[in-house]
Amino acid sequence: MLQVIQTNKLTKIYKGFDAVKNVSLSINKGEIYGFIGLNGAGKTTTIRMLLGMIRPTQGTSYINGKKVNHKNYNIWEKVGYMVETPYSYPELTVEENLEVYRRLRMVSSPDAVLNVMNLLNLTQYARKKAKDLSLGNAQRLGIAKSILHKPEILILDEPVNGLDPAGIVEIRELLQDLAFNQGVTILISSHLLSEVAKVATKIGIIHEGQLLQEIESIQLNKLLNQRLIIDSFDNKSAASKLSSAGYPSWINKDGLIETYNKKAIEHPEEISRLLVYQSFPPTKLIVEEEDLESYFLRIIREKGEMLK
Ligand SMILES: Nc1ncnc2c1ncn2[C@@H]1O[C@H](COP(=O)(O)OP(=O)(O)OP(=O)(O)O)[C@@H](O)[C@H]1O
Repeated sequence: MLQVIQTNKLTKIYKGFDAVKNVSLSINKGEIYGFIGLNGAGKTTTIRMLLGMIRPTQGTSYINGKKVNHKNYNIWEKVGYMVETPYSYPELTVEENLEVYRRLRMVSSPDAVLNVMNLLNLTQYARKKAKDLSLGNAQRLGIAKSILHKPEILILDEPVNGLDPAGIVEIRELLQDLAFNQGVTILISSHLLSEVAKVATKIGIIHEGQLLQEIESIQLNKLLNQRLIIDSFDNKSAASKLSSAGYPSWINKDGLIETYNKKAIEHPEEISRLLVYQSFPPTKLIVEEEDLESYFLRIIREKGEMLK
């Protein structure tokens, strides 16, 4: 299969700090690759290196098999990208901004601007100055610019930042249409871990500059574990008591105690007894399948620890 985007051991070191370390990605034609990680994990730095915006300390990138360097500038004709908060001319309207971009990208059809505004639901804001747009609509304008010239490869750094839930669904559907119906290869990064899993065909988890795991999205459901969720009037102390008793536990994103310990899951009554004995009677005790967000956080916790 044709590898459209490839990075080979990309590394960026800032004054002795490894922002990105040996990241090797390979993305096939028509794939939507979700590059996920917490804030500061190294997503933007990797994407900037891939796009040739910053020089890697080590490693190389390839687009359509061609090395990313100043000589191969023509590789960018087929690439659309948006990195971090997109820049637009603040005093120009949405339409004027897109018109400037159409000319820069040498797109001959004047309809291209109207079409892309339509696609991104920007038509009603056509005459609004870029500086007056909401964050979500500024983001839409950034995405519109990235796809105006109908690229074969689309690289979007945090594209759903600032969008409301309905906007997130719209962008998800747009990306799926581009990939599945038009064969566009997409790399999309996000710190919204489970959101990206809904659109990606393959997921790469980055943490502290290192690629921890790559997963085919269709495999995801098989990887979800059972977990025991506990609530009490003092979860921090109760989790610490459970951990000392041999049931490694922590506080999850909802403020509840969470454990993946097999014995605890098979015998929640033991956990209940232990907590009552320790004067932290549980007010809630449920065994359930972990959700995607929790799965990604678990991988980051477990594999991240192993790398230290
Ligand atoms: N120019 C720079 N000089 C020094 N450190 C930097 C520089 N750029 C990024 N970093 C550091 O490198 C690490 C990775 O940053 P990066 O922006 O790539 O993360 P990210 O995954 O994109 O995060 P976010 O989701 O918050 O955008 C961070 O610790 C950041 O502070």
